[in-house]
Amino acid sequence: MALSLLKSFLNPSRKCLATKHCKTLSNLIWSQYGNLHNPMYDPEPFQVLYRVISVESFTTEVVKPVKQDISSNRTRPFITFVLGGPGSGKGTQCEKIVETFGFTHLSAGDLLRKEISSNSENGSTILDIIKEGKIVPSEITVKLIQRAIQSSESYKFLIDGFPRSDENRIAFERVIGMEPEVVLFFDCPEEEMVKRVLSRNQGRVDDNIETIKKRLKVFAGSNLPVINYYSGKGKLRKIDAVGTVDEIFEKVHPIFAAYKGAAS
Ligand SMILES: Nc1ncnc2c1ncn2[C@@H]1O[C@H](COP(=O)(O)OP(=O)(O)OP(=O)(O)O)[C@@H](O)[C@H]1O
Ligand SMILES: Nc1ccn([C@H]2C[C@H](O)[C@@H](COP(=O)(O)O)O2)c(=O)n1
Ligand SMILES: [Mg+2]
Repeated sequence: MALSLLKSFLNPSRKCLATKHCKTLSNLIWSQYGNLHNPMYDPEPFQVLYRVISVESFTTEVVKPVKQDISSNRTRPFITFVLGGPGSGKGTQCEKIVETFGFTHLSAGDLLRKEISSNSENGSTILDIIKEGKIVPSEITVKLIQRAIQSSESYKFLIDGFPRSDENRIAFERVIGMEPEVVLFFDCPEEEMVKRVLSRNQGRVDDNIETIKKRLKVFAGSNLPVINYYSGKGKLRKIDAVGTVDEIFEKVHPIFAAYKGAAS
């Protein structure tokens, strides 16, 4: 049913699709094609598809190649979740992965901090939760991630610091309709994480010893179950996060190099 609707949208006789169709098309693609073939093996077609999702209206010239790509089952974003305790080095390693493999880095914490600084309606709620080292309701965080993915032209994403809980994970699956290909877990002793966070000096409201202790408890209670979940699914890549930044990246590199088409 959804497929025939999608095909009718892609009918070459249409000159242009209205915004409402574009939105429906976007939702359809995300919900119906979440289990398509891995685009990292052939990244080009997805770029075409993604352009279609991200514009408000478009012509059939842009649409045509998408139909071919959908029928050949090669269209969906490549999602990597990047997990680890506070200060384990997630953001630092994400920067290196972006430089080397051209991923788009979406840090859930950064998206939430942007919401605070833009004085959005949820800003003060988010700030209070972050100060307490707790987890922001999934509907807020997933919406921010969804918006960031949909407004990007990229097809490969590092989602850093998410999912922080089973609730986060389930909300992502429900709203985005996809699962990650790979989940990185930076495994770092608490003592080292505390040392790194306390010397970070980025003016974060949660980089103080009281909040760090709470964040470590939340990590053990809520994030470890997510890590175990992905381990059970064979998607987890656990990395010993002790050592220099370059030494750790040497362990990260082969994970992405294994995907043909990732390095550019
Ligand atoms: N391998 C490393 N050795 C020493 N310091 C590091 C290493 N990796 C990162 N750092 C430093 O530790 C601090 C925390 O790193 P980073 O911000 O990448 O952690 P994070 O996992 O993203 O933390 P958070 O969850 O709090 O955002 C930063 O100041 C960073 O420069
Ligand atoms: N999925 C998430 C990610 C982050 N937060 C909040 C709570 C964290 O302590 C804070 C900072 O995140 P970080 O930059 O350390 O990844 O942001 C959340 O509630 N849910
Ligand atoms: Mg970070």
